[in-house]
Amino acid sequence: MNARLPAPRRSAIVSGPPAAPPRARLGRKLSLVLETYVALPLFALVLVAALWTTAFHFIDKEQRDARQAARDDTRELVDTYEAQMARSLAGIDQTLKLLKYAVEQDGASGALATLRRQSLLPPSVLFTVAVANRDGLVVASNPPARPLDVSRVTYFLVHRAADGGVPYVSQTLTDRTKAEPHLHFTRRINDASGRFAGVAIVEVDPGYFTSAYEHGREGERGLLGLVGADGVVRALRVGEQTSWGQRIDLARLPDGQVSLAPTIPDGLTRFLGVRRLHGYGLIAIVGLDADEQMAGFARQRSAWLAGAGIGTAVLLLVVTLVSAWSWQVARSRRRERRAQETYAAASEASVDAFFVLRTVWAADGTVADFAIEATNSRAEEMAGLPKEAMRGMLLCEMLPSYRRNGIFDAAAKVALEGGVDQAEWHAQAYPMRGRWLHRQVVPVEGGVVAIVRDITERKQAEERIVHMAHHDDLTGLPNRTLLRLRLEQNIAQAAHKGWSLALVFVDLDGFKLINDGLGHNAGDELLKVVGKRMRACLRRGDTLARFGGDEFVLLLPGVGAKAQSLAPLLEKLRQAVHAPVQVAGQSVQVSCSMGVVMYPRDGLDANTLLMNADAAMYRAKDGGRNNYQFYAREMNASGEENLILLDGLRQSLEATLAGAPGGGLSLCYQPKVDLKTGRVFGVEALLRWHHPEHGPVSPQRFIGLAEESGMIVELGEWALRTACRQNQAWRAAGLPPITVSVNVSPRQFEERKLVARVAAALRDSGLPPDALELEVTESLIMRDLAQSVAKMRDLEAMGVSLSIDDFGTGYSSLSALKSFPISRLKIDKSFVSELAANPDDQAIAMAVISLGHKLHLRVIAEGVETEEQCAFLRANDCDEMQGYLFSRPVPPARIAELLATAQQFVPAEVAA
Ligand SMILES: Nc1nc2c(ncn2[C@@H]2O[C@@H]3COP(=O)(O)O[C@H]4[C@@H](O)[C@H](n5cnc6c(=O)[nH]c(N)nc65)O[C@@H]4COP(=O)(O)O[C@H]3[C@H]2O)c(=O)[nH]1
Repeated sequence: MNARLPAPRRSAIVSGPPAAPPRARLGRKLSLVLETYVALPLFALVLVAALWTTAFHFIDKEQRDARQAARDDTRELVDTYEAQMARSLAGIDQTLKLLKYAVEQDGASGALATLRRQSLLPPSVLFTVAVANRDGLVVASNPPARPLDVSRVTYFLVHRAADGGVPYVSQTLTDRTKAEPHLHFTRRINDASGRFAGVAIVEVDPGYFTSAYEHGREGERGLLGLVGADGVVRALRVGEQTSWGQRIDLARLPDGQVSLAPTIPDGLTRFLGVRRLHGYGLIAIVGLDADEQMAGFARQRSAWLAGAGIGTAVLLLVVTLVSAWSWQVARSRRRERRAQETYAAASEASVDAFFVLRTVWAADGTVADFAIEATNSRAEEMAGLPKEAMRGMLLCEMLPSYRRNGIFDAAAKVALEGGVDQAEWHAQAYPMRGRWLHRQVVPVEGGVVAIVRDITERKQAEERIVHMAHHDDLTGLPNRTLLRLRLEQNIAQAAHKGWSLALVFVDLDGFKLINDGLGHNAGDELLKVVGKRMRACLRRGDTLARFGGDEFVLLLPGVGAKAQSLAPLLEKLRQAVHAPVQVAGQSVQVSCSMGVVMYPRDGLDANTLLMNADAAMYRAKDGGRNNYQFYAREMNASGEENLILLDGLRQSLEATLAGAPGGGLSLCYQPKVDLKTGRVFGVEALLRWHHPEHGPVSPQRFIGLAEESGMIVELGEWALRTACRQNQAWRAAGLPPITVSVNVSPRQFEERKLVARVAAALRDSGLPPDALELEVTESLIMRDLAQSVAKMRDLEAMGVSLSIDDFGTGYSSLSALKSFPISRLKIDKSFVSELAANPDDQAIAMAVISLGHKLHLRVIAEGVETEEQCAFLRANDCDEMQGYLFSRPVPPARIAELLATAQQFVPAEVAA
C-alpha cells in the first residue's frame, strides 16, 4: 500500500488513547464503583440490612405482643383463681363458723349432727370436719374417725393461746393420722364465758385448691397454687404434678402485678400473677410458662428468621452469581481494553502502517471492496491523508490501481479464505511513489488488517550487496560470479533458441611490470582505463567482466556461428588495449592475449567454455602475445582421454619404478654449451614417455596431467634420482664432470619433503651437490615468495644450484629477483625463436642478459636453433646456450660419447 492504504477494523484498536492520564484514572475508579460486580453487592448488603431490620422489627413487635398477651392471660387467670379461692375459702370459713356456732350452741357431740341435718356440712369426700375439745381431743368428726389428740398440734396451740377471731390455716402436711397431704383450716371455739372451749377443724386436701387447673388455660407447664403468708406453699400444681411445702420469698411477689421470672418448683421462667386473699393469710399465684406462652411467637420468629435467612441466602447467591458474571465480563472488558490500549500504543509507536479494513460484501457473496475503519499515524504518512479523512473510505476508491495490481484480489482472498498474504511491491501512488513496500494482510472479525512497512532502505541495501557481490570494486565491471551467472543464463537461452555465443578470455601482457614498477595505484588506474576501453568496444547485451588481476572475460551472446566473424571486434579490442595509457604521469603501454571459444562448438557448459578460453588465451600468449587465439580441440584433450592417459602414465611409472624392462619412462639429456669455450658444461634432464600403445607422448601433455593429478611428485623424484645416478655414472666412467639440471614442477617444489628428497637422491647416488642444478620457473617462485626463497636457501645451503627457467615470462619483480639464491637465468625459448627478426624479443633478451650480469648470474638461452640466434646471443654476452643448433635432447649414451670426445661447439661464423 503506498499513498493510501487499507485500514483498521476497530477504531479503538489503533486510535485509542495510548495511556490513561490521572484524571482518566480517577474516572476509571469511579466507574469501577459503578460496575455491576461492585454496585450489586453493595446494593444487596443494603437490602439484606433492610430485610433483617424489618424482620427484627416484626419479631420484636410480635414478642412484645406475645408477652403482653401472656401477661393479660396471667392477669385474667389470677383474677379468676383469686375469685375461686375467695369463694372456696369463704365456704370453708363458713363451715368453720357454723361448726363453731353449733358447738357453742349444741356442744361438740351434737353440733355435727345438727349441721348434717341442716345439710350444712360440706361433702365429706373433700372435707373432713372435726371438733377438738379444750383438751385437744377430737371429739366429733365427719366423716367419723377414731379419737385423736391434737393438743400438741400448732393450730390447737395457736387457738388456745389467743382468740384472734380469724381462721387459722395450717401448712400442708402428712401425719400419723393421715398419710395423704392435707391442711387444716381452724377456728377457736369459746364457751359461753368466752374462754377457750376447743377448735373447729376443717381438713382439706391441698388438691382442692388447685383443681381449677385447666390444661387449656394454664398449659402443660402452667402453675397454680396457694402460698401462706409465711411464704410456705400450701398447694401448688404444675401440669399434673401437685406439690407443697416450698418456701417463697414473698417480697419478690408484688401483689397485683404480673412478673416474668424463674419460678418454683422447677426454675422455669413464667409469667406470674399474685393475689392476696385477705382474711386468710393466703396468697393465690398463677403462673404461665413463658416458653409455652411465647411458643406462637417463637414459631413466628423462626418463620421470620427463616424467611429473612432464605431471602438473604437467595439474594446473596443471586448477587454472587451476577457479580461473578459481571466481574468476568468486566475483567475480560478490562483485558480487552488493555490489549487495545497496548495495541494502540504499539501501533502508534510502530514504524509500520496499520489499516483496519471492513469487508464490503457484494450481493453475490464476493468481496466488493474494503471500508477503512481505523489507521495509525504511520498510515497517515503513507497515505498522505489524515485518519479522519480515511475513516469510512473505500479502499478501491482511494486506490483504484489496487484492482489492477493484485493487491485487492489478495486482500479479498484473505477475507474469504483466511490465511495470510505477504508481498513486497514497488509503490506507484503518491506520496510513496518509487518506494518499496511490504504488506502483510491478516484476517480479523469482519475484515482484514493490513500492516504495511516501508522497506526501501532494506531493498537498497540488498541491491547494494547484490551489486557488490556481482561487481568488481575497482572497475565496477561484473565480477567472476556475475559473469558465470550470465554465462549460464546465456547458454540456456542459446541452447533453447539454437544460437551461438562467444566467450573471450583476455589477459594483459606486461601488466605486472607496470604494477611492480609504477606501483599498485598505477596498476589499478591502468586496469580501469583498459576496462573502459574494452567496454566501449562492446554492444549493450555483451558482458565484460573482470576475473581478477589483469584477467578479463567477455561474453558475447547472439554472435554468428562462425568464429572468424568475431575477428574485427577482437582486433578492435586488441588495439584499444594496446593504445598508450597515461598513468602516474607516464605514458605506458600494455597489450593483451585473448583466447576465444564459441558455444556450442567449443563446449556446452560454463566450466568447459571458461577452461577452453583460458587454454586458448595461453596459446595466444605462447604465440607471442598481443593477439588472439581461437580454441582448437587439441589444446585440451577431453577429460576421458586425460584419464586414459593418466592411467597409462601411472602404470608406466609403477613398471619403471619396479625396474621392469620397457617401463616406458626414460630421461634424455640435452647438452648445455658454454658460448665462450664451445664446450658442454652440463646437461638438462628431460623426461620421455613411450606409451605402450600410442608411442611417444609429448612431455607438455603428460607432465601437465601428472602435475594436475599430483603424480608429478613421484615422477619428478624418479627423474631426480635417475639424473643424479646418471651423472654419477658418467663421472664414474671417467668422463669430464658436468652438471645435470633437473626440472622441478610447482607441486614438487611446494612439497614439504623436497629438500629431504633432493638430499636423499644425492646421498643415494653419491653425486656431489654442486653437480646438480634444479630448474624452477618464475611463476612457481612467485606463488609464495617467502616460502620459495626459504626453500631455495635450504637447497643452496646444501650446495645445490638453482636456475630460473623460462625467465621473462613470469614478470618477477626485480626487487624479488635480487633475493633469490640462484646462479643462473634462462631466457625462455619463446624470446629466442624470433630473436633474429623481432626487435622486442631482442630487447628482452638483451635486458635479461644485462639484468643477469648485474646480479652476478650466468645467463643461458634455450631453444637456440639457428646460427643467427646464436650469433646474437654471443654478441650480447650471453654466457651459455642450449638448443637444437647444438644437440637435441639425447639418450645418456650419446652424452657419454659427446663428453668422451670432448666435442666443442663451433658456431658457423667462428668456423668460417
Ligand atoms: N623448439 C625447440 N625446442 C627445444 C630446443 N631445444 C630444446 N628444446 C625443448 O625445449 C624444452 C626445454 O625444456 P623446458 O623449457 O624445461 O620445458 C620442459 C619442462 O618444463 C617439462 N619437463 C621435461 N622433463 C621434465 C621433468 O623431468 N620434470 C619436469 N618437472 N618437467 C619436465 O616439459 C617441458 C617440455 O619438454 P620437452 O618437450 O622435452 O622440451 C624441451 C626441449 O626438448 C630447440 O632448439 N627448439
